[in-house]
Amino acid sequence: MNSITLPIPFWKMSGAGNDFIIIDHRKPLIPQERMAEFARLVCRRKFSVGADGLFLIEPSTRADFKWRFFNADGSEAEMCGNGARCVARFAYMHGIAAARMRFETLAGIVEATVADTTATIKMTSPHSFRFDRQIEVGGQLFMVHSVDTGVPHAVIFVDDIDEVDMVGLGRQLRHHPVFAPMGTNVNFVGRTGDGFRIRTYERGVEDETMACGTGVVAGALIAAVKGYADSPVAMVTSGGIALTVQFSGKKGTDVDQVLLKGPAHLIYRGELTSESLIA
Ligand SMILES: N[C@H](CCC[C@H](N)C(=O)O)C(=O)O
Repeated sequence: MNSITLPIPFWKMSGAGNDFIIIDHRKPLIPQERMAEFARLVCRRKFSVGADGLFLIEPSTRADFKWRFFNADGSEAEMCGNGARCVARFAYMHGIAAARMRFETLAGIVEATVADTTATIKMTSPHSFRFDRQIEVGGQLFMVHSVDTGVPHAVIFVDDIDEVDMVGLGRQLRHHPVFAPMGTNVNFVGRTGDGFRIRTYERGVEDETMACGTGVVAGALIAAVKGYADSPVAMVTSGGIALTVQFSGKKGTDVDQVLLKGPAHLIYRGELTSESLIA
């Protein structure tokens, strides 16, 4: 099989605790047919760098650049809200794009604005809203809403978010036949005195992550349609960091200009070696 050119410089970044490996791949280093395997190997915690996902930054004829995004399990996904903020700051700091930029994803063109260690993302248009589907898992009935905010999301409002069995319920809902064949990310949203908390079981990480940007957008838009919130909506994620969603247009499913704002932190720079890939 074609070889991988090593060592490979990378940045390790964190968007509210959702962490990523980002590589400037404008000169090809990893053969296309080995990208998924490469992503799975470098995203392993303890055995390699460890991350929720991998971004490869590539040239684009339609925007400032294009990304290839892989979840930790090697599955390629269309969009990632926290990753978009990290990639935007990476591109800006590498001189690949100006502070205001446009980049190509499998979900469409995403616009971003970087400001120091934060970034604001203009999300792709949300679609496929579904409301009030009663789904039984684990002997419990849940009222499930869903929307695609670049990737598919289920949203469930709960009374006590700390009581949710994230792995047990999250896994069953993520694989539920209702969401076949692509599956879904699963978000539990709790309403607190002064706002919202959200916990996400992420497709492709197959676990709860510290934050999920597209999940926060899903939770905020559905809360608005249900009349629980107005723009701007702040949601505190599992890692304790709040992400903010702004949207314009009539309250409801035909919003436009959906903006996600939050941190994009550079944790460290490194070099991937052959030992990063030892299976
Ligand atoms: N794991 C998700 C993609 C990343 C979503 C999340 N990390 C975000 O910040 O939006 C999926 O395969 O649907």
